[in-house]
Amino acid sequence: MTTTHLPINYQPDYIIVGGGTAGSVIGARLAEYLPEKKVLIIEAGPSDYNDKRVLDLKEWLSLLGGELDYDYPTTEQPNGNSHIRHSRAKVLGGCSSHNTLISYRPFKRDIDEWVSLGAEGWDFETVTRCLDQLRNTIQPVCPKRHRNKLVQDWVKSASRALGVPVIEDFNKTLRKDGGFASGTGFFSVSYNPETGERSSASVAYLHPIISGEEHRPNLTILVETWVSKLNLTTSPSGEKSAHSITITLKSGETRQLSARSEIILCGGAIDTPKLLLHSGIGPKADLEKIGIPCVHDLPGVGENLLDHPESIIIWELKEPMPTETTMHSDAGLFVDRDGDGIADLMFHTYQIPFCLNTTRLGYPSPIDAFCMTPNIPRPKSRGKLSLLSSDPSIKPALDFRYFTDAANYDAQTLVDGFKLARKVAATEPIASYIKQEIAPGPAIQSDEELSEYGRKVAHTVYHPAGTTKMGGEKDEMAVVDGRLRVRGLKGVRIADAGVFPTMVTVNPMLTVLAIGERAAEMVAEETAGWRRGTGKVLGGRGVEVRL
Ligand SMILES: Cc1cc2nc3c(=O)[nH]c(=O)nc-3n(C[C@H](O)[C@H](O)[C@H](O)COP(=O)(O)OP(=O)(O)OC[C@H]3O[C@@H](n4cnc5c(N)ncnc54)[C@H](O)[C@@H]3O)c2cc1C
Repeated sequence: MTTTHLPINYQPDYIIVGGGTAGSVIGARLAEYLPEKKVLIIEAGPSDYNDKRVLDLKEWLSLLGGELDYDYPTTEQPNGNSHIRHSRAKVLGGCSSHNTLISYRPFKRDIDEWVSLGAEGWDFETVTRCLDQLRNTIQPVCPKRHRNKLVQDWVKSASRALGVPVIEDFNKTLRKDGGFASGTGFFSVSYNPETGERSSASVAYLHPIISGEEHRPNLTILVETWVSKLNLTTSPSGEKSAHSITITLKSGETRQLSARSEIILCGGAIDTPKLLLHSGIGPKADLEKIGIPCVHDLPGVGENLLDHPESIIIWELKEPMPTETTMHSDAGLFVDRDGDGIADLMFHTYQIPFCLNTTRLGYPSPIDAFCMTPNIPRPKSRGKLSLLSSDPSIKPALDFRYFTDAANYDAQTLVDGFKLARKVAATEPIASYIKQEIAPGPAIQSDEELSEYGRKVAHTVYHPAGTTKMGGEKDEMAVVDGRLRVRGLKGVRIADAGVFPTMVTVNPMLTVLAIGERAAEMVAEETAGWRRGTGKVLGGRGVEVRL
């Protein structure tokens, strides 16, 4: 079912550029919804089917920086850490094939904000329906197999120290209440608790097709093929459309391929704007500066670069960490500092010594360690992605402008986080496990010192988003409209993390999967004869449910 060859006269109805998190959903759903239409997914990386390196969730760290990673650097960050590398997966399933699969439904407030910014049609009810349709197996970390005693005790200490409730199933709470102010507990994770294998976008949506369990002869998955250009045509009346792309197959052969109906770009928040810019679609002045002729002036491409930065506090343990775990980051904590009813500070735990950035500054690396990571759920700083050259082999410049917001909100969030983390660590039962604080260390106490340390060792949790944002007609920086159509171009949509108008409060993967679900519906809705609710939708856990 996956292939590296394409018959010369093959013409699909729909081309999906990128078989990643959203792309896998869209490909599988379109093939299901429109059995008469030919659907083609083009993925730059290889298939993940039967690839144990990818499928074993616990091994995620070994994939970073390796052959399946685009591994993007960041530009100099005067207020932050210039050494951050942004992992982006080059494999079927995209980042859902090498991430940690922590799974949160977005908060209602996040989605309401999108609507208020012009994302028409993305009301919370619609997004909730799409989330309910997800086929991934999502559940809290398995109590029997993967919750260790130390992390269970940390949850108790976090709850006691900060007076926050223990939440058994974050997604149940989010489904019921649309958000929460504070809480701690084990994460929900998209995985198979029996085998520890991923329930990535490709596992949940494409593997049943690849294995033949689901019959979709109208879907072709072309792997190890790079899409280098989106080709525009202009009609005599001046209408621009994009129905063709330039591809390079695994064999090295380059050719043009056109879609009868449309092209859906799902390359992710870095590679989709990169492809647009190399195709001459983006801010005119920027493109001309590097010698790319601008064929469609779209000032928002690459702007509004968002992320969830976080920092780290590391303790040495008296004893080795117990071994039960899903992927070494099993639990978290949310705090509402300003008391407005919605969490504004988050922590992941790391059950391994995550010392990458602290050792660079001379801190020791303990063998037995536990970490908390103050994370900024709704950061205020905004960055920009741009090209450095017209040469496509040169990686784009990712300037996240970390910690540059005028009110110093982002840096202060880290400072507040360190203080709360120390409170948790001083509270039993976790206090008894701890030998000493390694980084920043007890000598670092003032807000200024904590801020300086926190920003220098800050890392990313790999959530870039927003670079082709969705918005209303009046927002000239919007790249797509509420139906995900690229502004001013016919025949092309974008559906990936790039369309986020603002960052969601939580880890974004479920929101990206929901975008995939909704995008497939939108495309099908515009096809004669298809109406939502008339067919069956394969719902959660592969069970057939009738809408
Ligand atoms: C290490 C890591 C850990 C993370 N942990 C979590 C987590 O625990 N929870 C969470 O919610 N989120 C997490 N995230 C973020 C989350 O995985 C991403 O936000 C999400 O998967 C992005 O999905 P996407 O569809 O936008 O892009 P991707 O999943 O990146 O898909 C893009 C696909 O397009 C392909 N592609 C790109 N350009 C081209 C081209 N020109 N031609 C052909 N193919 C192309 C790529 O190879 C890739 O497969 C993590 C991310 C990383 C990297």
